Amino acid sequence: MNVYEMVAKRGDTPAVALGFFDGFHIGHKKLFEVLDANARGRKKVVFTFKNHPDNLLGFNIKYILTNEERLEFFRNYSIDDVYFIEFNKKIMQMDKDRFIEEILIDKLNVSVVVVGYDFTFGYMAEGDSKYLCEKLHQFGRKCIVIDPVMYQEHIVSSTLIRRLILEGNIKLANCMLGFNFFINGTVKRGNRLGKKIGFPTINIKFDKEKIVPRKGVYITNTIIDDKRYLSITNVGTNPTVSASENIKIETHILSVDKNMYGKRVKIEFIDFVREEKKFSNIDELKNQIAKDVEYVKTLFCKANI
Ligand SMILES: Cc1cc2nc3c(=O)[nH]c(=O)nc-3n(C[C@H](O)[C@H](O)[C@H](O)COP(=O)(O)O)c2cc1C
Ligand SMILES: Nc1ncnc2c1ncn2[C@@H]1O[C@H](COP(=O)(O)OP(=O)(O)OP(=O)(O)O)[C@@H](O)[C@H]1O
Repeated sequence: MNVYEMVAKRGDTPAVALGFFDGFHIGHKKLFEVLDANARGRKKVVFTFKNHPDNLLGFNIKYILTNEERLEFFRNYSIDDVYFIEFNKKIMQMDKDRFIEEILIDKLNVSVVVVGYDFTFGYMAEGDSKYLCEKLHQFGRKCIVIDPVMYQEHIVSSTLIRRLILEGNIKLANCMLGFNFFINGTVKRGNRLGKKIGFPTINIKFDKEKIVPRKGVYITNTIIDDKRYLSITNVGTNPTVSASENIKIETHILSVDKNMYGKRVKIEFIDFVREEKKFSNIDELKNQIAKDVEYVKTLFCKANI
């Protein structure tokens, strides 16, 4: 897969998907299946941005997927080329017709464009999917709009999934993602208190752009060296033992205790167990963690019957 940071004139007539695609949720997957079905031997191309447009407007959105992870999803869907463009003031002010004529027609020379029902583009988001298709048809190009993909009564969207993750509603977020929400990172050194109280943890150094679930304890899978382990993860500030406001992610892997410093890990979040609490002493914390571990083991066994 080629990744371009600028758009140059193409010599072919590709099939193009438009959107940001944070999370690569079940709505996005549907769109990529339609792109695949309509490419008919043409190159499959994504036009997207490196940074979320809302962040240029000062929103500070944290991402479900880092840029590398988003690109990996495109790669897995056998996309040939990605235009990974920086969303800046110049792009923001581009008029909707200029986007169609200069980018889609003159440069990309699209044969077919696939977008979702709520796609907007151009200065002040003045263009929508209906307008895009009308214009593309005038140029003799195909344009396909995907109907909203739902999960139960909800229209699936990146915004909704981010909200669910921030609320700790991981189960519902995962249903909409179609995979377990994960955080990748490297194992860094903690204070080693975990080992002393009988529950050693790996401390995860993660990308600051990544969205972090609500503070609390979660059932997780930990993937290290291509092996998957059942684990339990605390997201929070460890108020019982620390006064720092920094959010940490710490994972106790059930039945494994070996040195993992420096290793790459993937923590997949499965379900919320309880809120993080400030205990009056370390013994109380230790007793609660023991209960948490028992709870996770029981749940896991039930799910496997
Ligand atoms: C399953 C689990 C639950 C935890 N729950 C809490 C909690 O409710 N409150 C808290 O202050 N710390 C909690 N912690 C964090 C512990 O304080 C932390 O793991 C311990 O201090 C060891 O940290 P260290 O690895 O940096 O030494 C939890 C840790 C785990 C693994
Ligand atoms: N549930 C859905 N069903 C069909 N198409 C969708 C759905 N969600 C997004 N799309 C389409 O996928 C493309 C990428 O959309 P985008 O990155 O804006 O995702 P989003 O989930 O709509 O995000 P946001 O919550 O920020 O609006 C767009 O063309 C959009 O219309």
